[in-house]
Amino acid sequence: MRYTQTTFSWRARRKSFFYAGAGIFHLLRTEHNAWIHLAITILVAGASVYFNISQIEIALLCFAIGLVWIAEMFNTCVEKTLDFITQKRCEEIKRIKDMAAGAVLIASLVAVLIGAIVFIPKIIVIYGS
Ligand SMILES: Nc1ncnc2c1ncn2[C@@H]1O[C@H](COP(=O)(O)OP(=O)(O)OP(=O)(O)O)[C@@H](O)[C@H]1O
Repeated sequence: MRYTQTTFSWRARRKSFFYAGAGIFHLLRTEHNAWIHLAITILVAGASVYFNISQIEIALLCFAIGLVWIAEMFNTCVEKTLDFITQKRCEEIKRIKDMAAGAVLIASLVAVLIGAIVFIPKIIVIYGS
């Protein structure tokens, strides 16, 4: 079976989107961390409506949320690839997995910082007095 295609085809492009969607759906179905990201994403969307935030703030939050989702997906891919290659415990695999998890942590910290910059002033204005 051939996996590479030389001629452009809309059908093949549409299928690629479907495969990507299936990948996201699989992550949502199987990864507990993704459930937490989804809950926080819904919470942030709700807070954005409630506090009536500006367009630039929406853009910043979309960037932050997207960053966390992308980091989580790549982290899961790294973990699953390594587990597929070997189930053996080894120090090098631990280092690689911990670095990939570190990328999620960095993305999450950036997202928390952006969320704090956007929402804390609004919370103070509404509930501070
Ligand atoms: N094959 C392995 N060899 C050595 N260390 C491993 C291996 N697999 C996982 N580890 C390490 O064991 C610790 C726990 O890993 P594990 O994947 O169970 O937890 P986790 O990072 O919380 O994963 P999850 O995202 O699935 O909740 C991590 O430090 C990880 O790097």
